[in-house]
Amino acid sequence: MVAPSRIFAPDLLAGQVIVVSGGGTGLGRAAALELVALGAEVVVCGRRPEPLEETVALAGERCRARVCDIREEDDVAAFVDWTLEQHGRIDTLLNNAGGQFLAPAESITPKGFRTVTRLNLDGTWLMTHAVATKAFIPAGEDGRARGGKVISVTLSPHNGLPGMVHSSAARAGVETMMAELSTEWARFGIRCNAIAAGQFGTEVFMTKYPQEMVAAAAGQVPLGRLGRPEEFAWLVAYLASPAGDWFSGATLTLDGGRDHHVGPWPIEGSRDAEGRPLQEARRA
Ligand SMILES: CCCCCCC/C=C/C(=O)SCCNC(=O)CCNC(=O)[C@H](O)C(C)(C)COP(=O)(O)OP(=O)(O)OC[C@H]1O[C@@H](n2cnc3c(N)ncnc32)[C@H](O)[C@@H]1OP(=O)(O)O
Ligand SMILES: NC(=O)C1=CN([C@@H]2O[C@H](COP(=O)(O)OP(=O)(O)OC[C@H]3O[C@@H](n4cnc5c(N)ncnc54)[C@H](OP(=O)(O)O)[C@@H]3O)[C@@H](O)[C@H]2O)C=CC1
Repeated sequence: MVAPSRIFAPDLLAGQVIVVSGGGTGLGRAAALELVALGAEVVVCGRRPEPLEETVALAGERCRARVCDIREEDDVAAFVDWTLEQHGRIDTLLNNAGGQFLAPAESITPKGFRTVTRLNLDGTWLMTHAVATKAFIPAGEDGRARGGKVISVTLSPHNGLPGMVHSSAARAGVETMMAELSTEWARFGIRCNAIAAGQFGTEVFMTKYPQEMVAAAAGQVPLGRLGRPEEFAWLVAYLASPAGDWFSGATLTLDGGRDHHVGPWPIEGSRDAEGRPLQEARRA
């Protein structure tokens, strides 16, 4: 049995059907567990069955899973069709599946660049388009488009992460995609937003990258720590709930202030003997 939410009322999302891509691990799993705790029916997907099965085991009977590679059009279509067969509707799509490798721009090959943009930009588009055309745009019983919400994970800082030119470019594309669709698909009652995630201490984040960089990451966050997966999950739940109904076309940056960080503060050479930032003297 999944733990109750620490923030929201237990029936906040009762009756909703929510798809979470990449729901077998990290941020996606945290979101899936919180959404189930709030009464939603959740469907998770990813490439590997084992992590998905673990999420289902943790979440309980209101969570189902199916393997789907978001880069493959046929896979995506079959996944969305299956979800609709199981539940008859989809209310919210969380585009969380994604990732990249860290490498200097000059050493990224055309294939490497394509690999990352195909996953983060094309994959997000395929999922968004399939869910919108199969679940959100078709008319409901009242003859009107059913509508729905798309929440897509992107990346902070927005001025780009060195070593991640492919992902920085792809995530900028996703944010613009959400903004554009918030206008174009408003006529169907579809809300599209992005969550620009700062650095969260998920298992993959902690183990995939060079350890010196992982160790330094919290020091680049003005609030002085990495994000916690449940903090991401709470924002997803909020946006999926009626409280999120007037958000559309927004990028919500969730990063402890990292987007505005230009280096350590106080910077080297501008601290007093106690390490405090220097201050100019008042005019006499
Ligand atoms: C602390 C410092 C970093 C701060 C960053 C914080 C911001 C972001 C954090 C996170 O996102 S944490 C979560 C990350 N999670 C993931 O990345 C999960 C998904 N990732 C993957 O599946 C892979 O990493 C992938 C490379 C994105 C895709 O895997 P796939 O199996 O499709 O590709 P490959 O066959 O492995 O590679 C294809 C192609 O890509 C190039 N390439 C891959 N790895 C590297 C590398 N390490 N260096 C350079 N190039 C790489 C290469 O061209 C590969 O083709 P071949 O050379 O193998 O023919
Ligand atoms: N943690 C962090 O600090 C940050 C994370 N992000 C982004 O947030 C998201 C979640 O990150 P996090 O939980 O840390 O990382 P994880 O690597 O744990 O999550 C990525 C998930 O995406 C799934 N996935 C990857 N490729 C595909 C694919 N082609 N089709 C379907 N599913 C796929 C993976 O499952 P499988 O391998 O089984 O397919 C995995 O469950 C990612 O998009 C990440 O890049 C953004 C900023 C910072």
